[in-house]
Amino acid sequence: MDRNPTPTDLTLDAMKSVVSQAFLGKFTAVFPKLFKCQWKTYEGQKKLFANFNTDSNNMASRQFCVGGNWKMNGDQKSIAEICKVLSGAALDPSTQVVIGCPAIYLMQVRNLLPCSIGVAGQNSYKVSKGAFTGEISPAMLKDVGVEWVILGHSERRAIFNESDELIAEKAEHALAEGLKVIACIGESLQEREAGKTNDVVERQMAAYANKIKDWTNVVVAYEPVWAIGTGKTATPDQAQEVHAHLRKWLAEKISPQVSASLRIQYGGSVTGANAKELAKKPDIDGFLVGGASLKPEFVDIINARQ
Ligand SMILES: O=C(CO)COP(=O)(O)O
Repeated sequence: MDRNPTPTDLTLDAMKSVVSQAFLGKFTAVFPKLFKCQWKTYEGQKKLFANFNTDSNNMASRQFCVGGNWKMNGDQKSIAEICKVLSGAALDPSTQVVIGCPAIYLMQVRNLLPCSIGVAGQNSYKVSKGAFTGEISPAMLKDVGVEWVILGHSERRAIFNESDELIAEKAEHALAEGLKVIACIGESLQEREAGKTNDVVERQMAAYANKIKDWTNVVVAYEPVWAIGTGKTATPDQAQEVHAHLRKWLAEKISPQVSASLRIQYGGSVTGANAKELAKKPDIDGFLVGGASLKPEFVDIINARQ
C-alpha cells in the first residue's frame, strides 16, 4: 500500500483475519502445529493492530524486530540448548525475531525453532551459483527454508575487506531472490571521534540505495563498531541521534514513506539490562544482538517493549 492505511483498511484486514482464523479452526485437530503458528502470528498482529497509529511516522507503526547474530559461535549441542530456550520462552508476539546462525547449522536451527522465529544466514554471495569456492547463495538459503540474510556486518567489512559496493550488490541479489535483508552499517571509533559518524552512515546507506529500489524487505542495523563486543553500548540518546539522522536522510534521498516505514535496529553490546531503555527511543525499532543472543537473557531483549 503506498498510502497510510485508513480505518476502513484496518477494519477490512481485521475481518479477513477473523475469517481466516475461523477457517483455520476447522483444521486445528489435523494441523496443530500450523494452527499454533498461525495463531501466534495472529496474536502478534492483533497486538500491533491495537497499537497502530495512522501517523506512519510513529514508532508503533513499525514492527519491533530483534535479531540474534550468533557469529561464528556454537556447536550442535549448545545450539540445540539455545533453540530449546527460545522455543519454550514466552516471547512478545508483536516482536519479530530472527536468528542469524553459522551456515553449517542453518538447517538444524530451522528444524528446531518454531516457524514464528525467522532464521538468517550471516552472509550470501551476489550470484545464485557457480565457481565461488566457500560461498553460499541466497537460492541455497531459500532452499533450506531460510528467509533472511545479514549483510554488510562490520566484521565482514573490516576482516574480509567487503566494500560498500560488493555489500550493496549482495543485498540487491538477495532481495531479488526473495530473501529479507538485515543491512548493517556503522562507524568506527576513529570515525566517531573525528566527527564523521553521519558522513560514514550516509555513505554506506547511499551504496545500498544505489542498488535497492524496493525497501519493503529490508531492515537496517545501525551498529557502531566501537560498541560491538566491547561492553560499551551507545547511550539511548547517542543511538537515537544517529537513527533520527538516518530517517531524515531517508526522507530526503529516498522518500518520506520509506523513511517512516523502514525499520532501524540498534546493535552493539545490547543486553537484558540496557535493552528496555534503548527500546523506548522513538527511532529504535529493534536490535541486532551478538553475545547476549547466545544467552537466556536474549528473551528479555526480545521482550524489551513489553
Ligand atoms: O555485532 C553485533 C551484532 O551483529 C553486536 O555484537 P554484541 O552484541 O556482542 O556487541
